[in-house]
Amino acid sequence: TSPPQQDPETPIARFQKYLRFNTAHPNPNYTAPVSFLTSLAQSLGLKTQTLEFIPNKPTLLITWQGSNPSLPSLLFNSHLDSVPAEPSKWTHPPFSATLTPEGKIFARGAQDDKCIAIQYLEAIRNLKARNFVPTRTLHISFVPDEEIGGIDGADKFVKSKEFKDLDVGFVLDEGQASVNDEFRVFYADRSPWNLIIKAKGVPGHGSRMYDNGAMENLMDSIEVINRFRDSQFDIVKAGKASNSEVISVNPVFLKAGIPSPTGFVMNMQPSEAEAGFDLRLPPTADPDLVKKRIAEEWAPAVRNMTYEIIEKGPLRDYMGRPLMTATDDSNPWWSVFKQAIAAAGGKLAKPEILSSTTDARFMRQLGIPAFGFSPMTNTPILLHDHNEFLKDTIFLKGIEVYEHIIHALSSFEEANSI
Ligand code: MET
Ligand SMILES: [Zn+2]
Ligand SMILES: [Zn+2]
Repeated sequence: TSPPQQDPETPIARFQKYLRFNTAHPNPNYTAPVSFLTSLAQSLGLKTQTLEFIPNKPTLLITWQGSNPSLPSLLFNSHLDSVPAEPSKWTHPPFSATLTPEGKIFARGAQDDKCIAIQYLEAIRNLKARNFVPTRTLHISFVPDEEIGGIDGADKFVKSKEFKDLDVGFVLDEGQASVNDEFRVFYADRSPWNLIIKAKGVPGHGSRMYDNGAMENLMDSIEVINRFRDSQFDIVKAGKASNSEVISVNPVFLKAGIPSPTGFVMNMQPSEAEAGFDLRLPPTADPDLVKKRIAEEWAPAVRNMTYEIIEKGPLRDYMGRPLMTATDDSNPWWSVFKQAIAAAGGKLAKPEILSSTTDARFMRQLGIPAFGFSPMTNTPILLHDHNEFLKDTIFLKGIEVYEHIIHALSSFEEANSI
């Protein structure tokens, strides 16, 4: 006997369908999910437009026209792509979107960030069913390549004429799950740098002890970097700052050794070795001081080290200010957002800096206020982890939360000039 068929015409079924597209890097399928979302939006009577700033990297833009299009619009963003998954380490295949009897939906992207994509559209569906008409226009963007830095995605989009023409006044983008019953909201991200350090050194017989080998030089650097990592982590452990308020530096690859058909040559010391690090800088950090530290302590030329820093996106806005959205009276959107969460029966945690990074930084760079928000309370934080899941009840509650948010933000008329 076959398992009972699920009704395909439910928000959960639509979420599962979206989760089943394999959008993992390095070869994300963008075509199929974009056509799925396009049909979904069109079935709701929304305008759709596919922009392609880079071939085969589509940005889908969906528009719900407001009754007063002269007001700056709202933009709700999400990314189409996902990080890879290791299927053998999962209890359910990562692109199966298996719904368990406890209501857990397992999929890569369930939290990051395919939930919000469908929730945006389901919220619009419900508001339309109640004949709600927004005053401000609401745009929804689905962008490619967020997980690899957004250079061919959100960065191109925000710098386009099409984006300028949207006259965006306020942005919502993805956030992160909350382990308790408070919704989390993020007013800034940490900025990512990729750091690659390379050591050169004296090659030689594997049996010899000598100074200035490439491995020794690299390992000395790793020790220095690790001490800095500990100093930052100690601040967090002592409760003096949160994870996202310090500089993180984590090794992500090591590359060295002389390959042989069976692995590595074991009796030769290599002349080159390298290591890669994921670095995240809070908006309060001074990037020049970090660069100085890298040059003088982490990869000094005196130890035969070279380095490369790949800055993944902006650190400052067009006025030279750190990329932070105000969460006080200077930002009228803040109180509207807060009230919407309260109207949805939700509690809001103290606004935070996100410890990871989102496309919102590209919008903040233009001076547009942007919050990170994914309505997932009482949910373990599983983004980029094995067995990522979201509970059906949490997903459905999120739709309701967005109904309140869209209702409040799109009806808000005072912030005319922003
Ligand atoms: C490297 S840009 C950001 C990619 C991803 N969202 C992360 O935080 O890791
Ligand atoms: Zn994400
Ligand atoms: Zn991610």
